[in-house]
Amino acid sequence: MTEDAIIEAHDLGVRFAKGRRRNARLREVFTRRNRSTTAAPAPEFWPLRHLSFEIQPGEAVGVIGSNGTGKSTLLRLLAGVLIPDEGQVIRRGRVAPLIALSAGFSGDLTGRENVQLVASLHGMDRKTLKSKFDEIVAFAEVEDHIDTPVRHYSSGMKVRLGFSVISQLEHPILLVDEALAVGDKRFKKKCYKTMRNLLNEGRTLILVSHSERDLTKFCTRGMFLNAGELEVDGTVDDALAAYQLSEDQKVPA
Ligand SMILES: Nc1ncnc2c1ncn2[C@@H]1O[C@H](COP(=O)(O)OP(=O)(O)OP(=O)(O)O)[C@@H](O)[C@H]1O
Repeated sequence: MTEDAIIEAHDLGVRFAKGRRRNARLREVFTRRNRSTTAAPAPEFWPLRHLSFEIQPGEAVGVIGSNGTGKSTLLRLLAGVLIPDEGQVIRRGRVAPLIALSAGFSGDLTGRENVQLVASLHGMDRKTLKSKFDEIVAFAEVEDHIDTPVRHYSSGMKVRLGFSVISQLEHPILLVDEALAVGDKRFKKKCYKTMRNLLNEGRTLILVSHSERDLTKFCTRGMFLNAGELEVDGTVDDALAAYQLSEDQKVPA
């Protein structure tokens, strides 16, 4: 164990029930309350288990693996929005989650209100938000719609605004889940530039991506997740090669 690691994962594991969302919506908790006592328990599985690693401040780690191997689950564990069933995550710094960017917005609130809500939920104080607000709106290119309810936004507008707010947080840990894959080419370029600036400032990045280009562009270390286990923790090239090999083995000759 290194004392100055910004993230430590110790024998991390999470268990889900098959075919059932673990985070049931509040309404479902009430409407299914009585039924659940009679229903047979759903079979459980471990999308991730026995994961241990350390990440040092300023590292840029790319997480790679095929669909359903637990990459997003790992990010949610690192973000602290999912509690592990086994093991422990230690974070020595706050997290700016560039994950499911538009999901945090409330459709009935305007863009302005959503920015205020999301920024304050992530601990940005009023004064800082006031000074950054115009920049956030301009970066997202939603100046003309900032007082329109977000339910009228296109998915691209929501993602742009989400990226714009979260990337203005001054938290040292950045979690990114394919956020860069959305949006048009021009916006993607702006996101790349922001990410590069944040990395140059010394932020720590954990990036989940299927894009070899993004992984090699930003990351200095690669983790290959296979069937819920950390199979390779090395260079980006090592992780990509192991991923490629496992994909090739799946294709019938
Ligand atoms: N809340 C949940 N409840 C139950 N099962 C879940 C939940 N979230 C994810 N899963 C399941 O856990 C496994 C890992 O999912 P996860 O989204 O972490 O994979 P991933 O590697 O990010 O996949 P992709 O590349 O397709 O985004 C999958 O089988 C998924 O269906």
